[in-house]
Amino acid sequence: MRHAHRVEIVRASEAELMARLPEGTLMQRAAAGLAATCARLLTGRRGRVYGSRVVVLAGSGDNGGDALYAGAALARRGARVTAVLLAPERVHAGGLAAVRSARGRVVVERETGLAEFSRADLVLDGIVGIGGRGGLRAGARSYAEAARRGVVVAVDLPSGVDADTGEVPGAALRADVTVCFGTYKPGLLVDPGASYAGAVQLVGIGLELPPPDVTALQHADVAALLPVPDVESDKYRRGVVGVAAGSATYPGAAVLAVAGALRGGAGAVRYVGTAAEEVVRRFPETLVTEGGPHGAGRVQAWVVGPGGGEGARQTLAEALASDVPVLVDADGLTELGRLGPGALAGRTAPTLLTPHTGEAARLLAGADGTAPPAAADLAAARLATARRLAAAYRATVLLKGSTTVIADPGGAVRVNPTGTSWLATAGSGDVLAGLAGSLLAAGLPALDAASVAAYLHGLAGRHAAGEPGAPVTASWVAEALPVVWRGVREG
Ligand SMILES: NC(=O)C1=CN([C@@H]2O[C@H](COP(=O)(O)OP(=O)(O)OC[C@H]3O[C@@H](n4cnc5c(N)ncnc54)[C@H](OP(=O)(O)O)[C@@H]3O)[C@@H](O)[C@H]2O)[C@@H](O)CC1
Ligand SMILES: [K+]
Repeated sequence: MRHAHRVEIVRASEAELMARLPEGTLMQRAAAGLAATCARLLTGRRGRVYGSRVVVLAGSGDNGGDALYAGAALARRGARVTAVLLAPERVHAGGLAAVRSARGRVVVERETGLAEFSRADLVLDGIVGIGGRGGLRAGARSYAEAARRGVVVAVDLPSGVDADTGEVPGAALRADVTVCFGTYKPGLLVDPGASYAGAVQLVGIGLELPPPDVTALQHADVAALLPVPDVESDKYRRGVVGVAAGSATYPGAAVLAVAGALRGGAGAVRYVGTAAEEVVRRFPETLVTEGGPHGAGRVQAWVVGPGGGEGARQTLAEALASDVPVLVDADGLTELGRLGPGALAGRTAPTLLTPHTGEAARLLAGADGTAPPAAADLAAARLATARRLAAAYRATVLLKGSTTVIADPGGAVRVNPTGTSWLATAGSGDVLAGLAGSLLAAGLPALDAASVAAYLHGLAGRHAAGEPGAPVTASWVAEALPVVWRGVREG
């Protein structure tokens, strides 16, 4: 599991550790890890460190200090290092002295700096780290916009990315690799920030940290959570997931939600709705019941809303009246936005909401009676949006998008690392809803069901799209689920 901590927590842990160590120890640890990664990248690219061109962009804080010490280490191995000082009067003195004593070059003129930047084999972005506020300032911005030839390695965080939120309020440097210290920062795991970070490597510096603010599951975590039948299992013990989806206008949503549900680990899928004929034709293994969720027979979790059309309100009300977990998606969310959080007040079992940002805007408007916020603003502030919704509705929220974020009303937040933009395709959300509902029925808590579903769905999207990637359909994503499920279990 990847753990991320917000800046305030990192600072407190650093202060506590620094008080017990000789001055400069943490920066030396950070710089050594950073230099080792740079040396590996240069060796991979040019065969050796010796003779390579390295540019260090050094801002006015300790982030610049890390970069300068790492640059000095590379200079001692024969790299031709140029340190570009963005704020010469406030540069880290020790780091600068180290570069000078390793015979590195130091420049302060912007034009020279930009020319060096454009032809370097490797650039170290030490403009600003966790001390950054707002978008990059004028002097630094030109580096974000300049053409480049070599690898850009961000020190701790791509400059211009907000460490706590992943928001990018202005210009930011786009890195190929980010070397972060002590812990991941939430902004490295959540878009848009994550898309600036490239491959992220963690260098331990000995921090003792409290529980994380944000986590991201990895293969082993997901493998441990996947439901596996035992010899005693029958379909009811494995869980029956009820799918109330589809309408005369959207029968396909029912088929796709069932397609996801059949591959999510529940022992059976029970369908209620007007698309029974289409569902059974495609998946004869589906149990079909007349009427709505009320009186549909035994299920361990409901999925309501995909393609729900006109009947969505009644279906939602019947499912919410049950005492089993309920996943609300699509038209179900539109109805819930009209009803507001009060509609969930009487629930005794977990509720999982799976909005995209447009639906999230309507849910938020329903929660506080204001006009819906702009979906684009919510997309730029994904962590805050998911947290706000989870708190307002006292429900687990899976906010879909470039980085899917899952927030529990208790405060836990997970981000999904496996997405692909090819998944932005019609019906993809129906498959995800069915899959997550199936995992709920199999007994996973809502946070786990949602984050495992997002993980598998993202992997299935990548698998279906192939490498370097081609358009996928939601049906292919559903069909790829067993392959990625096996892949996760095999590690
Ligand atoms: N503490 C530790 O033990 C360890 C810390 N470590 C390292 O220290 C880093 C944190 O260092 P830090 O606290 O000095 O802040 P840092 O990120 O360099 O930025 C502050 C400077 O940037 C400026 N600035 C702000 N916003 C800006 C913008 N938008 N665009 C441009 N400039 C901007 C701001 O200027 P001011 O606002 O003061 O005018 C200020 O001068 C951390 O990320 C890690 O790399 C490691 O060595 C491990 C041990
Ligand atoms: K940086």
